[in-house]
Amino acid sequence: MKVPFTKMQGAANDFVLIDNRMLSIVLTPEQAIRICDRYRGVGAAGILLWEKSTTNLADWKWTFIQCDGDTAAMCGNGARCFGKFVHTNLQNQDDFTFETGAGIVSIAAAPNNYISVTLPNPKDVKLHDTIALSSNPATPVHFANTGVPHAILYVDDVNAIDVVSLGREVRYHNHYAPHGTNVNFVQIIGPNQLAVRSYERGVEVETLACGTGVAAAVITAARTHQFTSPVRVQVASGDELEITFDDDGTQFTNVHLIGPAEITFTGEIDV
Ligand SMILES: N[C@H](CCC[C@H](N)C(=O)O)C(=O)O
Repeated sequence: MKVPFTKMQGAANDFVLIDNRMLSIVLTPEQAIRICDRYRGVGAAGILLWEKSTTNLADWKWTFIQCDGDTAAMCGNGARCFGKFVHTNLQNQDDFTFETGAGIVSIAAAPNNYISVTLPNPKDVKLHDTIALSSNPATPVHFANTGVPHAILYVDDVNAIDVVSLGREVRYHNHYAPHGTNVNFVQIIGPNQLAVRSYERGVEVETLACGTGVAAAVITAARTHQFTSPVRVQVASGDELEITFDDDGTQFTNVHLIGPAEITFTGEIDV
């Protein structure tokens, strides 16, 4: 069957979007891997399927499949692309909610054509932990789940880090077994300003941006470096993402990820 798709990117984290409201496509892992393959397919970090909600608590639902063929609970940059995709198809849908594996997420239009995603409230926050890495038997690390799990390592210079080899060592560390973790290297570049490079689970390389990773970095910076909302974050693509949040000193709520989302091209795939 020929299926229309839209290729999108948010801060150069890229996705294939499919309107699956009527089609009811169920992609096998092999099909998803092939579609995401940058040489044999469309090429993307993952696939986002727009589906009907299964509850009356949300407007829509998505299925998010990463380029390794597995589903993941949440994706911040993908959520902004999803927001733009739904709005492009249904002009009245500027603001809406959708079901994800990490709960109901909401989308809102933001200034400059940007899109704001309200991420799930951070959970499992663990500060000042240590793990044994080959470079340092007691490497300081923080952790937060902002929809998906994120390890946070503060470094002096993100550009001096071998993100793939160090990231992979943390991602597969038995400290985070069995599900593993995404890994973010974080540099303080000014008051309420960070630079972040991310190794992503499921993609298994450095991606050019990771929205939930940026949010996890920011909330750890709120505790460890007295950061306050709003925080601006430079990512590997050169784009800047903004995080706003409420913080009562114990709990973070209303964590918003704000940034661009763009359609790059459309086409058809055989499914
Ligand atoms: N790129 C995503 C995260 C995808 C999640 C995934 N890599 C995992 O947890 O397995 C983001 O912008 O938030």
